[in-house]
Amino acid sequence: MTETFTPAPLDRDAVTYVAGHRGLVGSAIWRLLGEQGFGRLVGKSSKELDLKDRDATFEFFAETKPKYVVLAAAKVGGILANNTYPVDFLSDNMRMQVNALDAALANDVERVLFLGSSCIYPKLAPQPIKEEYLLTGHLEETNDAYAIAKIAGILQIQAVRRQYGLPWISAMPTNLYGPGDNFSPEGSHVLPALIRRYDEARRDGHDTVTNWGTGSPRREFLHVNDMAEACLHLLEHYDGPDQVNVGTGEDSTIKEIANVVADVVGYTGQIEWDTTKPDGTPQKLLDVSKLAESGWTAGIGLREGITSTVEWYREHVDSIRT
Ligand SMILES: NC(=O)C1=CN([C@@H]2O[C@H](COP(=O)(O)OP(=O)(O)OC[C@H]3O[C@@H](n4cnc5c(N)ncnc54)[C@H](OP(=O)(O)O)[C@@H]3O)[C@@H](O)[C@H]2O)C=CC1
Ligand SMILES: C[C@H]1O[C@H](OP(=O)(O)OP(=O)(O)OC[C@H]2O[C@@H](n3cnc4c(=O)[nH]c(N)nc43)[C@H](O)[C@@H]2O)[C@@H](O)[C@@H](O)C1=O
Repeated sequence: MTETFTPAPLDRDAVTYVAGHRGLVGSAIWRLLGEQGFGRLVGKSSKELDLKDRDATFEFFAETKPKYVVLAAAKVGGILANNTYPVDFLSDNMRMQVNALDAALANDVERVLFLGSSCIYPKLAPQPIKEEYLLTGHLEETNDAYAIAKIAGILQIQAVRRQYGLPWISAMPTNLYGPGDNFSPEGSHVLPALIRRYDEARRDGHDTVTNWGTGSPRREFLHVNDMAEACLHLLEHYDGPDQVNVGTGEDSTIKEIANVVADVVGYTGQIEWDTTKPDGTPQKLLDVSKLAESGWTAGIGLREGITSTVEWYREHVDSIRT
């Protein structure tokens, strides 16, 4: 990685704002930073601080004066939610990130980590997808609105670097999963959807489940605890304008993933496919060599990660987000 640097170690006693600290990614980062001795973590629920509210956001930054910010607050959803509510995914995300990044700049935040998503890359990008493929082709239609918001976020980080010389950075994770995920049948991503569908079918004795699409698209999945580790690693070791891909470097078809989930959950019935539901992009596999060269690779295997997520789901089934 050309822009690797050795910054001053992060100050564990500095105020660190994790935006979205109750979500899948934010909660994992919060846990990790806590374990790593960050003693002044700040988090606000969306009810306490709506980042779409510019005045409230500026007021919060002026009062709190964070030194570091991880921006893991966003409107997030699976393929159907993205396809059904493009206005919300564009407008809410643009407003949240512009407000948070403007307020961070106005309040001299030293380090910002902005989180985007692998859907920013062209729908038919060569695989595995390198960082430099950004803006080289058309986006996948089911999530173009969300992707444009995320691309604007990357550009804002780059613009702040260029205009103000601040060492702010962006990371682009692949599809994530793990404890604290959204298990809503309509709104979630595929892994939590499959875990819930198969576990309910097993529990209720159903002999058929129906998944979405054809099952042929290929996706790469990263456990959120690995994602949190990668975020801290980048904050400590990376300073460059290019977004950095975060993934495992391995992908599978949705059918293969569905079979692993069925096996782990103990579901033995039929699996059908509803091809009226969208497939999305045919393949999304990140080239993670930049991150690997900087010294970080994923540690949690897919089956191991799915197994612990199923355990988490069963323990929290009465309080999960639906
Ligand atoms: N999940 C995935 O597979 C992937 C996620 N990412 C990226 O990671 C980041 C986090 O995603 P993830 O953790 O999955 O999402 P979640 O939906 O799990 O969490 C989103 C968080 O954002 C907060 N939030 C939403 N709206 C607002 C608002 N108006 N004001 C303040 N906070 C708000 C929520 O707060 P509250 O709970 O209080 O409402 C919640 O904590 C996003 O940038 C996403 O693009 C990237 C690739 C894949
Ligand atoms: C992270 C990423 O997430 C989204 O893009 P996606 O990668 O297509 O993610 P997904 O997890 O929703 O679907 C993956 C595949 O799985 C199939 N599939 C089968 N059965 C279910 C199912 O029950 N639910 C869902 N959601 N998908 C299913 C589905 O048809 C598709 O082929 C965007 O929000 C995008 O903006 C983004 O950033």
